Amino acid sequence: MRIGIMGSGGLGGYFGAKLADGGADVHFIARGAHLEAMRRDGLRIDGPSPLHVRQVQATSQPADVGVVDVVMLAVKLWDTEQALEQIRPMVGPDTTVISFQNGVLKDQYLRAAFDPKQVMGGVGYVATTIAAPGVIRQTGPMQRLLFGEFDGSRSARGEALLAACLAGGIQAELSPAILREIWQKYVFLVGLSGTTTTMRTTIGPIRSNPQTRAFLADVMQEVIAVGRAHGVDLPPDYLRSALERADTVAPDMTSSMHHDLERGGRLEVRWLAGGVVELGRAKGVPTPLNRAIADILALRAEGAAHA
Ligand SMILES: NC(=O)C1=CN([C@@H]2O[C@H](COP(=O)(O)OP(=O)(O)OC[C@H]3O[C@@H](n4cnc5c(N)ncnc54)[C@H](OP(=O)(O)O)[C@@H]3O)[C@@H](O)[C@H]2O)C=CC1
Ligand SMILES: CC(C)(CO)C(=O)C(=O)O
Repeated sequence: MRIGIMGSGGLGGYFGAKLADGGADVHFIARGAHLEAMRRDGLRIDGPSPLHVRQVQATSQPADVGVVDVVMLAVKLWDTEQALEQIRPMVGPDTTVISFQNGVLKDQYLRAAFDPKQVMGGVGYVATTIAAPGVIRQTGPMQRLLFGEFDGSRSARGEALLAACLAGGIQAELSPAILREIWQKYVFLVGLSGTTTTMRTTIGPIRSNPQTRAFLADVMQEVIAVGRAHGVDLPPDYLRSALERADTVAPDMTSSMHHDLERGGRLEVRWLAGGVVELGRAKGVPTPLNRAIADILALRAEGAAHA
């Protein structure tokens, strides 16, 4: 299976390396010092299950790759528009495009750019960041990819991607309810990213302190209310499940948005807590805590240099 990884950082680099390790024909789209290091030294994953793919196919030019079976979109949300233009040479009539980015609006952008039939839904669970050019660091053992057709069917293309993922040791699942999965991840992530980034710490202390734990729960509850108002069939006790997930991840785990804040980079807050505020407003659902998170982080949203 030919797979194009658009954006080879924490998410794309990690899962792309595992796919390549499992024998898939993976083409990484990267840029800058990270691209140079990948070409020179391959791609290394540090963490609980270290991996070094010594020779990777990496380029900044999707046209060099040509048409692939699957494009996995893994750039930060602010880079989406440009990335969707750049991947066009990799997308033929039979290519599937899947975004594993965070948030709930991403697939709208894909459907606007390509034939909606080419778009499958996806969710990625992993805590990774680019530690140095050519090196991805994973915190905690969690790693999971979910993907599926929006109509819930089990397609041949989904099965083929599943087989490639499993061959690489990815905990992958073909989901019959991918929209719900995308929202379930959104609930967890908005809670995790909103708390870890504003409180500037990892999930361990946040979930242990009764006051910050209650804040985390209330942030998640707002997202659940907004999702339900938009017709998403979230399970009745979903808050409990989301908190259980927060309780079982490694205590030193944090969000990719917190990593971005620490390194002075841009933040995805506009699509995370900010997205909840926007979607809540559209349905008249109050979201005061998510608004507070978006407001607190507003000065850093474009990066430390713009504060
Ligand atoms: N990391 C994680 O743990 C997880 C992240 N996510 C989500 O996945 C998405 C990606 O996040 P993450 O992997 O952390 O981000 P990273 O910044 O680590 O990786 C994105 C990479 O894509 C590169 N890139 C962006 N645009 C282009 C382009 N046009 N051509 C070539 N390379 C490009 C970036 O380069 P440059 O640095 O130069 O901008 C960067 O190396 C986000 O939506 C995030 O929320 C989801 C689950 C887990
Ligand atoms: C919550 C987490 C780590 C799970 O994959 C994530 O998606 C992120 O921080 O961006």
